[in-house]
Amino acid sequence: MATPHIEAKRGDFADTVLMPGDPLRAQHIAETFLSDVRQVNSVRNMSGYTGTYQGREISVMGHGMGIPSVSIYAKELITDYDVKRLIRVGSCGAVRDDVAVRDVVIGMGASTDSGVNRTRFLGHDFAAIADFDLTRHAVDAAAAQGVPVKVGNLFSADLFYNPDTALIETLRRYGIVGVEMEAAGLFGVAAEFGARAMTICTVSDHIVNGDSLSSEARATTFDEMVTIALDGVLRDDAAGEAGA
Ligand SMILES: O=P(O)(O)O[C@H]1O[C@H](CO)[C@@H](O)[C@H]1O
Ligand SMILES: O=c1cc[nH]c(=O)[nH]1
Repeated sequence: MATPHIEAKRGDFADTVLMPGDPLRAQHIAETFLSDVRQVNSVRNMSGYTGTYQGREISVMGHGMGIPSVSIYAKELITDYDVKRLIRVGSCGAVRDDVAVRDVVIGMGASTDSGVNRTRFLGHDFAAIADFDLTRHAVDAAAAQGVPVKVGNLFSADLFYNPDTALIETLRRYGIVGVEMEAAGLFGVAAEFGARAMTICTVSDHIVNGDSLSSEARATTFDEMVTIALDGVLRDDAAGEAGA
């Protein structure tokens, strides 16, 4: 049964979906990493695909920019397509001196200036956290691949262009590992509807020192991040089958 935003039939999505903001990145991931790929969504050009990675069925679909957009897609994937694991594979900005362009960061949780989790959590402050096992299996996958990752607190900003100049210094002081625009919303949706979620990002720019990634380097680092996400899923499967 289609939703207002997804035309796929029930069963068209795997139980695990990788989600970049950019639908063209979804296409790139599907073409580069998956076998036997079929397109399952094209509504609003928010491309979605299902294929296999090392024999395991995996889907990938864009979620757009910002918490309102990711919240729509994540909710519909969970409630209408029985998706159990949502893994955002995004880009982010760095604010700390020890986080550089091309680094891969994983969110244990995400702070935010968005009000969505207060809306769903009766006005209280919801701690928007990633699924622990999904996260640790991605961290283990990165270690096995020899890719250093920083794991910590993301900041999901409502405004890409924020006029408050004090914000960046505060984010630095509090050790934020990356600034992006969706993780806190994704974690809130997953908690509300009973799915597991995580966010892994490649640093595309440094907000303080002005470094930014060339398109060639972006492609390389991006592929590292996707491999970590996919191998993390295989490890998560294996741990589940082993009863861990
Ligand atoms: O590259 P993606 O995954 O879209 O992530 C980041 O890039 C967009 C802003 O340019 C926001 O969606 C932000 O979260
Ligand atoms: O949301 C984002 C993504 C990349 N870089 C930023 O500064 N913000």
